[in-house]
Parts: sequence; structure tokens; C-alpha cells
Amino acid sequence: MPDLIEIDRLSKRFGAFTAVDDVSFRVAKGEVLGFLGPNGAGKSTTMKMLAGFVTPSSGTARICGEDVVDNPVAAKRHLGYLPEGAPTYPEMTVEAFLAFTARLRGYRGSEMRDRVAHAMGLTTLEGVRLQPIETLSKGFKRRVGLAQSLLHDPPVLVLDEPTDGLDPNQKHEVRRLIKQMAPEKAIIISTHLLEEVSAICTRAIIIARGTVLADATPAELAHRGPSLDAVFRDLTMPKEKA
Ligand SMILES: Nc1ncnc2c1ncn2[C@@H]1O[C@H](COP(=O)(O)OP(=O)(O)OP(=O)(O)O)[C@@H](O)[C@H]1O
Repeated sequence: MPDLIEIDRLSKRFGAFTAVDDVSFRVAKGEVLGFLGPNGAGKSTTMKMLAGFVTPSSGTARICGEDVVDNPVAAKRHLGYLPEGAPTYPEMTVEAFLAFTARLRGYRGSEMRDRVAHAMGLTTLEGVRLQPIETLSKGFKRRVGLAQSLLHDPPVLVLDEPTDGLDPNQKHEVRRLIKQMAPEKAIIISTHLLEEVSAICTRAIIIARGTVLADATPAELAHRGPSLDAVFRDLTMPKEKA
């Protein structure tokens, strides 16, 4: 399977602080990579660099072979990105926001309407399509963000905490959707939920203080200790000085 995401020696410094430190990995079509780490580990910053919202200090990131710094428009064409938090334009209705995003993606007329309807169907938003985004619950807002990332059916998805704020039923639905899309795409999800990794990820990267500490299948990671939870703690908790 081809590598649709290629990250080589990527770093990001904010002043004297290094948020992402020499990170390299690849994600092939068919893989769902879980990006795990404690708060402040550098997950969102890495995803923002992939999405072109933060410029790397050094290293490269390519999506479907397109460098995100040198060819940002081409790279973004292949990418669906769900940022952390709620979608912008809170006063827009769900449908108007998705139509606006679809127009930005270059769709017009019936194709635009079909794309919006399909994305709302995938994320079960039809019931709230005429509601302003600001009046929605956190879980619904998250799903509007997800719908926006799926509009152009991109081969690469970078989803920053896709199930954050969802109730257990909604979590189940979003995980089902990710699994269903997985064979045709390369997907990265960041999460704090270790059960999510076992449920949908084919591979997991554990990152802390900007550095990759492990890159393996969930089963391989779980075998390194009594549980995935214990392995995560052992890798990411700062060690006591002797
Ligand atoms: N624009 C910025 N300026 C300065 N520091 C930043 C900036 N963006 C992020 N950081 C810092 O970089 C580090 C990594 O942040 P990042 O948001 O990537 O972590 P994360 O792993 O996504 O954390 P969380 O799980 O809490 O979302 C943090 O210490 C954060 O405060």
C-alpha cells in the first residue's frame, strides 16, 4: 500500500520551547494511526503542521506526495482536517456552513448540494441542518467539523480528537464511520482514550514532550506491560530521579 502521509524529521519550536522534536513516520492507505500522548505532548501541533496551519521549524511533511509547505494547495486538496474545538462561523446554520465550505472546495450547483447532503448523512446531521451551529451541543458541533472534513472525500484524514465531547452512542457511530472509511484512506486520529486505540486503530504512536516514544500495533504495545494503560503511563510519566 502506498504511503499517503510522509513525515520526515519534523520539528516545531516556539521561541526557546520545542513542541515537536524530530518526528518521523509514514501512514499507508488502509491504516488508522492513533496519535496518543499526554496534554501538551505535541499532537495538535504535528497535525496543524500537516494541515498547513503551523509552519514547521525544520523537516518535511507530504500528503499524497505533495509537500505541505512547497505545494500547500495541492496538499490540502488531498486532505480532510478536523481541528480541535468547534467550527468557526457559529452563527451559520449547519447546512449553510457546509455549503460555504463546499464552495471553497470548488463545488457548485447540484454537485455542491449532493456533497453537503452526503456529508450530513455520514455524520447524521440531517435533523439539525437548519440550526445555527452556536445552538448545537458539543457533540453535534464536533460532527459538523467532521462533516466539513469529509465533503471532498479526501484520501487522507487528520482528525484531532474526533470523538471529544460525544456521548457513548455518538462515539460508537463516529468510530464505525472511521472504520468504514479506513480501507480507502490513510487516517490519523489523536485521542486521549486508550480504548479508542484498541477499537479502531491499526497502529499507534505514543508521543510525549514532542518526541515519539513508541510506534507499534495496539496489540504489540499492550504486550509490553499488563495493559495498554500501564504501558502508556510507563512511557509518558516523567521518571523520578534516583
Ligand atoms: N502557538 C504556540 N505558542 C507557544 N507554545 C505553543 C503554541 N502552540 C502550542 N504550544 C505549546 O506546545 C506544546 C504542545 O502543544 P500541543 O497542543 O501540540 O499538545 P497536544 O499533545 O495536542 O496536547 P492536548 O492533548 O492537551 O491537546 C504545549 O506545551 C503548548 O503549550
